[in-house]
Amino acid sequence: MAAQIWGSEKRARRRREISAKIAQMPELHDSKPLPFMTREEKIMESARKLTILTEKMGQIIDPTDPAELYHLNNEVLGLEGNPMALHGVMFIPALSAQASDEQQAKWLPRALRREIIGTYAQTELGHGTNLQNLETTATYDLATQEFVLHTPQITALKWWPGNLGKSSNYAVVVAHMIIKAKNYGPHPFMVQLRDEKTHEPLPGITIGDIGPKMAYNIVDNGFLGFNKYRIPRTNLLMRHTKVEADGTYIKPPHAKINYSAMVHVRAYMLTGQAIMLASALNIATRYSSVRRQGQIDKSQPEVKVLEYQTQQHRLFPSIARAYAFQFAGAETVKLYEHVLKEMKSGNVSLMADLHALTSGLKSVVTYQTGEGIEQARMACGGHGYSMASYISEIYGVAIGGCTYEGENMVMLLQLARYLVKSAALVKSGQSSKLGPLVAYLGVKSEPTSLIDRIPNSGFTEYVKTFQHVSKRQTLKAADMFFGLMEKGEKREIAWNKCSVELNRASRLHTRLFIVEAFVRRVNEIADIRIKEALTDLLHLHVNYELLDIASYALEDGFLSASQLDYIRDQVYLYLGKIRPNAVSLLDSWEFSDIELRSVLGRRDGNVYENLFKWAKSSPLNKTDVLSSVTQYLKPMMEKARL
Ligand SMILES: CCCCCCCCCCCCCCCCCCCCCC(=O)SCCNC(=O)CCNC(=O)[C@H](O)C(C)(C)COP(=O)(O)OP(=O)(O)OC[C@H]1O[C@@H](n2cnc3c(N)ncnc32)[C@H](O)[C@@H]1OP(=O)(O)O
Ligand SMILES: Cc1cc2nc3c(=O)[nH]c(=O)nc-3n(C[C@H](O)[C@H](O)[C@H](O)COP(=O)(O)OP(=O)(O)OC[C@H]3O[C@@H](n4cnc5c(N)ncnc54)[C@H](O)[C@@H]3O)c2cc1C
Repeated sequence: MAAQIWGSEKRARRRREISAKIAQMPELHDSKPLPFMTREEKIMESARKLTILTEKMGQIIDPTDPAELYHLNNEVLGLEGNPMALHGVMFIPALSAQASDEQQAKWLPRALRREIIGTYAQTELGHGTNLQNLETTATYDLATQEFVLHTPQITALKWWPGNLGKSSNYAVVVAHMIIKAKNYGPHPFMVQLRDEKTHEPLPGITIGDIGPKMAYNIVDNGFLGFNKYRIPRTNLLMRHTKVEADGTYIKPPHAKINYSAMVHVRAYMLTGQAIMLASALNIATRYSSVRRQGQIDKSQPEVKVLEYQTQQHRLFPSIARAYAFQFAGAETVKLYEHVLKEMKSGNVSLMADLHALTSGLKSVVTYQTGEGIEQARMACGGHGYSMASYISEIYGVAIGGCTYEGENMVMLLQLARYLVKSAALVKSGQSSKLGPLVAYLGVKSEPTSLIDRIPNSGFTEYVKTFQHVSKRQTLKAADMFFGLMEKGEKREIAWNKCSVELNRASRLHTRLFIVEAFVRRVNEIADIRIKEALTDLLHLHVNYELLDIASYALEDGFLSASQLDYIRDQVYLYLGKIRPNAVSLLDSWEFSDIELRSVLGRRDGNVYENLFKWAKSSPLNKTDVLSSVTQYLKPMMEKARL
């Protein structure tokens, strides 16, 4: 199963080898539990481990393999971030995709050797979503052949970029490029922020940390202001766009090609989210098979809480989602790598498809991951609320994904643009022009679902039902939009009036893709036992998801009330079938105790001993009487007694 999850036998074996090596290297372990550390201590601890990793990485992993890097990162540095999180996730990808060969030769080796630390500085205090209205300017000075970066007002301060505040000395900065008073829109520039020797900010730069966040606090998300700060013309990233010395602008082959670093993270973050969901579920499911509370049969002893149907219903559909996201994420990364290769050689024809797909997936996956993690936390009762479970930290980090790389509603609306265009093709009889991801929009569906009538149809009838509801909602939302415009409404106003319905279409389309990715994977599996276990999970997935969106299929009678009962029964049937495999389905992800950082979810299952030991190690328990008591509470009580 681990081979299915991680992509191959080799990958699963490599993960085990890497975890085993790390287990033997105490210098790479947390020196004390992270929840007992202050933010400053955590940042120090992370930097300590990061520098050891830089020395020893080659002995542990193949540093050119992103999957091994990511695993090493999760084991040693953990999900709260590290001082170079953005360096690997956005700075290097931005340089790789957007810098010319000459620029790459100059900067990439230095970045890869970690001579310099970089980040991606785009979002501002006043604008994150609407990139067209960013306010930082890069004005070309023809006389000196330099760009002058400037922050005209407080809302133009860069705000949020990870590791910008304290760690990075370079950044890819996105600013509006102005040449001879003409604004060419946002473009990426390579900018040195701090002196390479002293790490002091360079003159003209105001920089710092934006303060503590809901989670992810090892990362120093930062602010940055420029006061007429000059950089050479050749610091504009020039793989696709160029500015000649005389100010001549050569436009890129696709208007949005500069957005590629964002698409990179959107594609890669899906499996990251799956890992966080599976981690939380691993903790909650292990704990639920240790925790005994109450009886189902009063004549029997107390049961493990995992025996309760409500507990299974709370956890198992999310287990199925974690697998589904992992499989859909793996497909998306493959597609991304393909499109990136094509893009580098000038073929931009697939960019729109990739953008639509990743926009929808990042939105649905992050939202459902958040839901699943929060349910996992509640499924642990009181102990889930303790940082000993570590689930609240996992939640805090994962839920950030709903906002970063494009706020979810906004990204769903990007996919909706693509769906509406596709609907227009269907309506004008040009269905043959539809791309493969939306080809189903042009296919006539049956009047009713056959879900309960063709028992051995595999998952075909389910896929058809998801296709039906997605198609119907897309065409309905598109009709609503076109109808408003026909009545004379301006395009943008009409769009806003339909946007809830449009986003519903985007969600349904994305959920269909996730189901299909799961089906594709299960169909490929040769090992009969693995196939059987995953088929059960897929049954749960399709039935649970369909029940969740059933109102769309009931509206037009595609599903009947009796079919709904059938689907519900299937959910209960598969909850029971999955129960014996539940812990193994999560243990198969092979997270080490070091990586999980959870006292509640350790492999040994000694929950109560571990919790008591953990509580005793709390800094508050170093003394029996705290100074807050001697200084304030004791005098108060004494005064009251007088
Ligand atoms: C040891 C190290 C380990 C290393 C390990 C290495 C392994 C790696 C492992 C990694 C694990 C992950 C861990 C996570 C950690 C995360 C950390 C946090 C990172 C967070 C970073 C950020 O948070 S960074 C900022 C992101 N900030 C946004 O995300 C802004 C959203 N905002 C927009 O993105 C635009 O604002 C928005 C809406 C598109 C409109 O853009 P706009 O206004 O220019 O365009 P319009 O809406 O007018 O659209 C006009 C037409 O352009 C089309 N189009 C638009 N974009 C397109 C595109 N990209 N491609 C093609 N086409 C595109 C569109 O589809 C329209 O097409 P049409 O006209 O045909 O319909
Ligand atoms: C943990 C974290 C890490 C980050 N790291 C980085 C980084 O490394 N580099 C970087 O540059 N940035 C980073 N960001 C910033 C992030 O990319 C932005 O916060 C994000 O793109 C959302 O933009 P915003 O904050 O402007 O939200 P807003 O756009 O202000 O969103 C507020 C509300 O308005 C709604 N809204 C906005 N526009 C529309 C619209 N057109 N239609 C409908 N609704 C709309 C949204 O849906 C949302 O409900 C990070 C953010 C976080 C939380």
